Amino acid sequence: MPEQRQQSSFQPPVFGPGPVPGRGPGHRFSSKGAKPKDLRATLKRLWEYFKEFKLLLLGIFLTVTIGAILQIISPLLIQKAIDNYIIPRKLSGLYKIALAMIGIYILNSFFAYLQGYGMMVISQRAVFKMRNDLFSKIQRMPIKIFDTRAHGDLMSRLTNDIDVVTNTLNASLTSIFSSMITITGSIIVMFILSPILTVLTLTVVPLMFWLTNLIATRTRKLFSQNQKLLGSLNSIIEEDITGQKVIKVFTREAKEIQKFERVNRELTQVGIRAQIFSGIIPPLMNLLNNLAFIIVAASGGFLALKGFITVGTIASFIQYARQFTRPLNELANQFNQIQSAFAAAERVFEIMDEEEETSFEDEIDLQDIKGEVEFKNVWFSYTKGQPVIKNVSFKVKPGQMVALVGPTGSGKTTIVNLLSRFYDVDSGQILIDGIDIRKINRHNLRKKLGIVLQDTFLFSEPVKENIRYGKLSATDDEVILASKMANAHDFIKHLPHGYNTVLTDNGMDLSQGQRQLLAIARAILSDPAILILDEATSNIDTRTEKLVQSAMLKLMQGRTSFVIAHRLSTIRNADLILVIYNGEIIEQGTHDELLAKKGFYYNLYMSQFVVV
Ligand SMILES: Nc1ncnc2c1ncn2[C@@H]1O[C@H](COP(=O)(O)OP(=O)(O)OP(=O)(O)O)[C@@H](O)[C@H]1O
Repeated sequence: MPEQRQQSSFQPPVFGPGPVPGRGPGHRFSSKGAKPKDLRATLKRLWEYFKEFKLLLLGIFLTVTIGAILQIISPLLIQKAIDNYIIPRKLSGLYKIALAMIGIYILNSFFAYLQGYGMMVISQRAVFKMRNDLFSKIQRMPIKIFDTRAHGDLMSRLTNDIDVVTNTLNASLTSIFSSMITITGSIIVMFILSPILTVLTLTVVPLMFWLTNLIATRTRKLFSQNQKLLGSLNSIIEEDITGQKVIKVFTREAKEIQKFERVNRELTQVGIRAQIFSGIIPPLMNLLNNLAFIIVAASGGFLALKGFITVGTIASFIQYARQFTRPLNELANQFNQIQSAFAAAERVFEIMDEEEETSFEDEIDLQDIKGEVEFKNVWFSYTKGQPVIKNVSFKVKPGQMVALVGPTGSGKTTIVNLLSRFYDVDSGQILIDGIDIRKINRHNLRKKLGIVLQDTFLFSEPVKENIRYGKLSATDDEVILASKMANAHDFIKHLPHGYNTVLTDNGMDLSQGQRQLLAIARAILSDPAILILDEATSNIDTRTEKLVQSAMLKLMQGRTSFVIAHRLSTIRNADLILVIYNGEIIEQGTHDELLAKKGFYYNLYMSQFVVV
């Protein structure tokens, strides 16, 4: 039966590094250059994070207002100094004005320091809360969200996006507010001093807006292209680090370098162009400022000669013209940044709005359970309309061992996913001791389950803490006892620091068999009533395989166990074999019963038997 052999689960290992984090739809690394979709709603939600600091914010804005008013007043003092004291040569009054101006400048610097300090405290606290909220939200999200969202994208929202929000708000909020007051105040005072000069000074403003807009449109495009390319570069780096083994085995290093170089070169070119364009703005603004200066000086001089205004008014006007164009430039610059910050905030809130694992008030907490498991006409689909589990029914008595057998992609993992309530059934029921698992509190249910996967996840923590993960209150002695039962004690003893050896990224410095032994020790410690085991297919030497197998047998004793089975010995010993094909149970029974049937299982067994 060549066809079935090919599909059989008794298969050689598939070489590969496992799922690549960061794959999938919506892979974005930064939100710069993006526009917010619903500004009002985002503002409202952002306010939730800042509102507890409203008194502090009020204080900050008060100092900003006072600072801006002082800024508006100071050119008037210059006018007064020239007209009332310098021209009539009254030195004593000049000193007073000089002192007042020094006072204003010192006070302004002090206010600027206070504002910076206050905003820093507020934004750091807000980011702390936002990060915590997002992280705990991620813990509450159902597995299906992680299936559909790229891991890199989720990580980027937790780090980059939150940083963009707070950094920008920290830097821009006070500056925008102060710019607005300064601009309005300056225009008002300018009008009072000389309407004609004001109108003349303002003639540069449309020119300024037009030119800035012209350049900003170009640079915005270039910057967003830049961010996109940076995203591509990041994803190449991420994939290449995760997929190093595949790259090395297929000796595709040169190809990868070439791919990287291409994107890197493009990024550099776009980066240079973006910087060149945006670099035009400051000198251009300087030019326009000077133009305003010339206009004020020339026409002011003319008006003064004609006796319409005083020399002091010209001097203060020049100051106002400066004072008024600078915040205008700042506002233009900050507009883009603020937009990115709101877009980043929206990306954060989008995750916060994701659905959560639901729980109900009348949920049951299971105490001691016997471990009877029943699937009743269970249907399930990951994608609507495409069922992967079709009308599955079976019953397992407490303490029995069930082997799930079937070709790859037939639905074995999905069945155990449903039992763990990583996903809920579309229709039908899963019962534990006669109770529908949807009525059982999810945490409580999962506490009764022990899961040992082929490739278990280990944290970058000491070995003993990784085992203790199964029961946080376990003593060191209990950890060692569990390790001994799991046949893991011997290899742990020989690690550089024994039980205190800190594992590297996902325990990559251990063999797959050793990782599995740790997972078994962890499960032994958690003492679950129902076990879910995924037998290793590969990468385990015969000696370790024997250790794993005997540890698994010990673990299974007295517990209802579901084994995604790859070994004939396990399958033969199973109390019940479920043969799954295309989401359906096509045969069930014991090894002998199924062999006698001479059906699918018989053929699967024979093809395996022939090869072995
Ligand atoms: N998260 C998911 N989203 C959408 N479809 C999925 C998801 N996980 C699995 N599937 C699909 O569901 C079907 C059953 O997959 P499942 O992982 O249960 O098979 P399996 O029998 O455990 O396979 P294997 O022996 O290769 O581990 C497959 O067609 C698979 O493509």
